[in-house]
Amino acid sequence: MMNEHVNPVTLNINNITVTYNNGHTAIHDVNFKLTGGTICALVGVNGSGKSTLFKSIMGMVKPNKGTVTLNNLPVMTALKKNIIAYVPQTEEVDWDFPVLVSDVVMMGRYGKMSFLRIPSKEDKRQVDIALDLVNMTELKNRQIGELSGGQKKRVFIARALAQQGNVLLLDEPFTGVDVQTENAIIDLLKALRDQGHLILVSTHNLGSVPEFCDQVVLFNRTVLNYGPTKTTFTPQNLMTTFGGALRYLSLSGDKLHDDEDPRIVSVLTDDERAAVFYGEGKNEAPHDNLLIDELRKK
Ligand SMILES: Nc1ncnc2c1ncn2[C@@H]1O[C@H](COP(=O)(O)OP(=O)(O)OP(=O)(O)O)[C@@H](O)[C@H]1O
Repeated sequence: MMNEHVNPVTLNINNITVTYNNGHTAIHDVNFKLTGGTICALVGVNGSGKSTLFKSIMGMVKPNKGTVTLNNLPVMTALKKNIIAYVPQTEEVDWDFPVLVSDVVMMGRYGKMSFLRIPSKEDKRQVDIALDLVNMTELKNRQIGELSGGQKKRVFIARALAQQGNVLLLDEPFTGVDVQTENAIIDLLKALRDQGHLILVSTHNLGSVPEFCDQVVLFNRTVLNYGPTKTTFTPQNLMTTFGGALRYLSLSGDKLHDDEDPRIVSVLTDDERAAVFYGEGKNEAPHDNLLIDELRKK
């Protein structure tokens, strides 16, 4: 699974607007385009419509306006061709459903089976590989409802890997996952990116974005900014994206800086006061609000 190159696919989100039945417009006029061989972060506050965007890419929510295409094909055609895999937020799954871990991962193979859904040797092999990649082999015969949040997440990532789609959508894949597993998943995503896969991932863990995402979409019901991480994932753009929301962000990595400055830039915002500060360590408490003052002057 991990050695095969895939044909890069172009995902084109063309001016989509989604209004739910209760009249709430969750996202509007969303435009961006990505081509395989990239990891793109989808970053925005809670309720900014990230899940709605994923669901509209998956055809689970129908846009009132605009189109989603993959290689110029309507998304429904692309879905039938099994080229998009989706890892939903954990809350969206009914965990009381009695099903084994290995059965959940096998669901990723359904698109490749005949309607009788009898798994072939290859299907079983791919399920084993996927379980191994997320380090869940030992728990393959457990009921899914008996797993921890992070373990459930890994099972759904395995299901997406087993599907072998060219496009991988991950909605908060790191929630409840320990640091070691998060790093293992990031390594996996990088390997898939290098094979030509297109990966769109929403995450609250902004600290890791510069470390593994090539591009970023900053989102609040519509696209605020998008482009290469280096030029888009800047403190100033993040202030626009998160300003006013209760939020603690810690950004690390030299890509945030144009110069050799190795210091971590951290951003703390809350309803009363927003502060951006420099720190030497990732978990350091705020001690300086120089940068925010600079930003405010602009
Ligand atoms: N089925 C629905 N019907 C009506 N409104 C909805 C529905 N699903 C979501 N919404 C609303 O649309 C907005 C966007 O929700 P969405 O779940 O897409 O945001 P999100 O960015 O994924 O949030 P979070 O990070 O908290 O998961 C929210 O205000 C939410 O209450």
